[in-house]
Amino acid sequence: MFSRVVRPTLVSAKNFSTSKQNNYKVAVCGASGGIGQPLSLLLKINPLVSELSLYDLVHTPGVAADLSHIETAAKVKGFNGPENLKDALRNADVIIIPAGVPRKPGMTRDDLFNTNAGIVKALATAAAEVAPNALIGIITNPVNSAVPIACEVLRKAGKLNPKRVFGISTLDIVRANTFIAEAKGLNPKDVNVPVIGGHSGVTIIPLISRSTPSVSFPEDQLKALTTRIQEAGTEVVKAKAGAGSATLSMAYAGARFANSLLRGLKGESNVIEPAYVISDVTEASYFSTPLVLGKNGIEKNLGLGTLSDYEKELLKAAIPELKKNIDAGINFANKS
Ligand SMILES: NC(=O)C1=CN([C@@H]2O[C@H](COP(=O)(O)OP(=O)(O)OC[C@H]3O[C@@H](n4cnc5c(N)ncnc54)[C@H](O)[C@@H]3O)[C@@H](O)[C@H]2O)C=CC1
Ligand SMILES: O=C([O-])CC(=O)C(=O)O
Repeated sequence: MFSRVVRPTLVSAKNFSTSKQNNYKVAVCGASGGIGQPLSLLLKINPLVSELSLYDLVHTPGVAADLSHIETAAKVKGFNGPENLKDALRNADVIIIPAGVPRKPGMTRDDLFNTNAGIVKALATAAAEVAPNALIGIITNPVNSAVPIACEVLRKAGKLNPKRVFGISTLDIVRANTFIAEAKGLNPKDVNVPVIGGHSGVTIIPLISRSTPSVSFPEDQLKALTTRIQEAGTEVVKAKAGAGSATLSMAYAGARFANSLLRGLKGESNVIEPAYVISDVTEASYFSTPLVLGKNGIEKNLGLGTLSDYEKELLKAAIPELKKNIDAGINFANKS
């Protein structure tokens, strides 16, 4: 169900680079960071990108100069510092935001709120002014609160289009596909596991009952796999031992999601990706479910679908935590 166009693009970037469809401006905010740099590399070799605008507080001239030597059509420009933010975002078709601090061992994603909430607010404020029609994909944690912050900022500016703002939860799907494939001895490229809910701990709800190909596990293994998918970010934080959180796998996931947004913009049919968006599917006002992406962002929310009894329990546990995270984001945006 979920397309993996990024990987074939990687191996044949040069051949694709003269495609007529190289006509989208993509901006990356936080482009010099652990995620930002490899994500910008993957976007530079995406044939749908004609202009790559790299924004950060530091180092963008160097990152842009480096990437600009790659033999693909996308023109790369670096924008350093808040005084250049609006120029970076102006008329962007897609804005991807991996700006902000990552976790260290012992921290939760919510512990990042105090630092990252203000960063997301500033970026959304600029986007509202100079790129009101952009599709915005937010990577910054805590995603569960960061997306409501961005949406409230846009709403207050009169620029909110709920079909155009996304929390990028793709890494949860990428991990679920990988872990289920490992457990069953399958090639990960053939496995698709929907993951719904939010992007932290119990709010991450893998729908292993809806995996394609269909798989089944004894109860203890199903629970262990579910917990591993929910805690996979922490697995990386621990392994990096103070040097940050997932960057390379997130860059892959962010590039996959951005590619899906661009394919939707281009008018490709049947582009489906889950993402964390304004939603009326559950009691939580933001929720990730599979979405059909198109020229205007979300064409259709495919909803929850059928859940197993175990997945219904996971959903029940997720909702109160999600609501708390969403309220924190909305309150921050409205009081500051
Ligand atoms: N959604 C997801 O699945 C995932 C989310 N993340 C989150 O992504 C964020 C970034 O992680 P890393 O790249 O590892 O961190 P990093 O520290 O390596 O890079 C962050 C970059 O953001 C820049 N930055 C800080 N304030 C900024 C501002 N006001 N405007 C523009 N840029 C600014 C920094 O200069 C730095 O270059 C973190 O919040 C992390 O928790 C990480 C992995 C997965
Ligand atoms: O765990 C973290 O802090 C980073 C993240 O969101 C992930 O890897 O899923």
